[in-house]
Amino acid sequence: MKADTPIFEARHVSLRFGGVRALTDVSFSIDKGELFSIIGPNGAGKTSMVNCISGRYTPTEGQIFFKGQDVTGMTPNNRAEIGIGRTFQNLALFGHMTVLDNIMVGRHHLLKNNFLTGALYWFTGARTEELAHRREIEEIIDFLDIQHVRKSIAGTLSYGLRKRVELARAMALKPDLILLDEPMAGMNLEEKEDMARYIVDLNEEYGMTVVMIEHDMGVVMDISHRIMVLDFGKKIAEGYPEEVLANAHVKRAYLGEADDVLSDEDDVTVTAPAGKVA
Ligand SMILES: Nc1ncnc2c1ncn2[C@@H]1O[C@H](COP(=O)(O)OP(=O)(O)OP(=O)(O)O)[C@@H](O)[C@H]1O
Repeated sequence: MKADTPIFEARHVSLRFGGVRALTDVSFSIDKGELFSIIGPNGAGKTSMVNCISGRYTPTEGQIFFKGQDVTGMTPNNRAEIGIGRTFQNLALFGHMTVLDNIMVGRHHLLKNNFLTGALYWFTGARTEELAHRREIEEIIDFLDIQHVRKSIAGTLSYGLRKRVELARAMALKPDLILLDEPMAGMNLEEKEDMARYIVDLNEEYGMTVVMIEHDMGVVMDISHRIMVLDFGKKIAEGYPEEVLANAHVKRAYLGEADDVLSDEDDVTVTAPAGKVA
């Protein structure tokens, strides 16, 4: 990958479900190290776009590039192997398993040793590899302050903690790009503040590029480097937080101002609505 190649690029992506146009001709790119948010009212196409990035959906038209490679037809598992990780809007943890086991799930693709070399555990690199592997997991557990629940059954934890465990599991796959689907949904203010700090830190300390869908505009404006706004499946704005906040199309889509009240030249300041906007 050339130094100036964006880590991710969507080119003219459209997605249809029968007669429903979930996405129409959406193009954008993300540079390595960015914290990029996708916002928009309910049904705008945010989750559809994230699913096109993760490989869960294949665009009806257009292409998806990751690290300069065309991954449009690639499965989610193969995308995970080349560095695309994700969390889900609704929790997807194994409720009956411990926190630690939940975090370990899916890590096998990072292990070089297979079951044959595993049989020679003490004589091959398998043991060293497993120790390194556990050290990495413990680092993530420390980073997210979930040491005290590492042996707890995931289903018994508070919602905020479960969201953190889900983030730990996604981080454990060591993705270069991590997709966060409504990481603050259902959280109280304190939990949101904690989560926002973890997201900023995983971006800065772990160097992960972040793509986030989030309805809490306060958080989005606070922590995003750049923002793309979707409305009815189309991109209506993209830019730095202050640009997006001042964009008349965005105000209209979110706040429903009449066209004659605002024009693109208006410099009316809009206070970011608190909580879920749509
Ligand atoms: N699997 C599907 N089958 C049919 N229609 C779908 C499917 N997934 C999404 N859609 C439709 O595509 C459009 C975009 O939905 P999407 O879930 O991507 O929006 P969203 O911005 O994530 O919404 P929300 O904020 O409510 O999660 C909607 O009209 C939705 O009903």
